[in-house]
Amino acid sequence: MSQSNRLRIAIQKSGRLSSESIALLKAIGIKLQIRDRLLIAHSTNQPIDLLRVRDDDIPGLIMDGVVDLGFIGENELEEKMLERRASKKAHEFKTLRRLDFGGCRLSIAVPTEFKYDSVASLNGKKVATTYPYLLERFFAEKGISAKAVMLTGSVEVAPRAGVADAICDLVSTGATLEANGLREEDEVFVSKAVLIQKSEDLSPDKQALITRLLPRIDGVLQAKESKYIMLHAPKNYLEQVKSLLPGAEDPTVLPLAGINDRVAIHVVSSETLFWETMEKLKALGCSSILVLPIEKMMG
Ligand SMILES: Nc1ncnc2c1ncn2[C@@H]1O[C@H](COP(=O)(O)OP(=O)(O)OP(=O)(O)O)[C@@H](O)[C@H]1O
Ligand SMILES: O=P(O)(O)OC[C@H]1O[C@H](OP(=O)(O)OP(=O)(O)O)[C@H](O)[C@@H]1O
Ligand SMILES: [Mg+2]
Repeated sequence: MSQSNRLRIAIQKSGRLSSESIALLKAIGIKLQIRDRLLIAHSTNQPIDLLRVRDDDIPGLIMDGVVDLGFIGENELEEKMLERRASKKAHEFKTLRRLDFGGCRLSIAVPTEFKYDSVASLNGKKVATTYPYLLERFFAEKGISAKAVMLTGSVEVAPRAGVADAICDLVSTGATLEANGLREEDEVFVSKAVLIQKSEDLSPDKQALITRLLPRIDGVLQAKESKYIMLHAPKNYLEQVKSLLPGAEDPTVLPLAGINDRVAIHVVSSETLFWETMEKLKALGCSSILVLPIEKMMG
């Protein structure tokens, strides 16, 4: 591929999505050298360039066709899509994969002393948010007439600062809300990080590269959810043991050298093995129970 035909991927420069986006690219075999001050990183083993930008800019870069792929939170993506649609700008994109990081929710929260029965309690109130389009869509769906006040950061201080009566912001553990004397009430949007592609067709070379990388992403995601379980079990209790192993339709059963009444069982499980199940296996006479992480998988 020529230099101009290198696949361009936008990732957040620094923030909640950066390290996991880079980790995923590395896990699928893309060699990268990220230097903090460099905003473009070239892969040394694939025709891929990374553009390191603010996450707010990623949806627009994709929708304007400036980059080919991007890692972005669905909250930011949907907000920018609504905003661009309203101002009649290009707002198309393709979602390639929903990923396993950046999980959060956009929620309405009120000061602890605020009497909130339902979202109707916000009628006539001001709500501070970085996501006015998502919030206004939610209000329209619920038939609420409240005003969204746009703030680009520190949304949690808005009620105390007298800027708004309530807020609508991202929540994960709830610690930030609690620290600011706020109570979560209604969920407006649930989000995860996604990998998106621009909607125009790519060159056959670029498309072929993406088609080769997507099964690797699936393999990494699947491997993270799976465990390799090994144990020794008494032959007499084989069926009981199998029924205790989660998601284990086809375990491999192997003989143990010099031991006739016991076998080794190996199984790839889509779930982890909980301590309670391990205790039950032990009670059935199982031993050497090992639960191992899996690095990569391919069907
Ligand atoms: N507490 C959280 N837990 C998990 N994911 C989160 C959390 N907060 C935000 N996210 C997700 O990560 C994305 C980026 O969040 P971050 O706080 O790093 O953005 P930012 O401050 O807008 O950064 P930037 O400087 O790039 O504009 C959010 O849009 C959301 O999808
Ligand atoms: O429910 P919690 O687990 O407390 O997380 C929620 C906080 O996380 C995000 O901010 P972040 O920490 O990324 O900082 P930022 O506001 O500077 O972007 C978000 O904007 C909330 O403020
Ligand atoms: Mg941002």
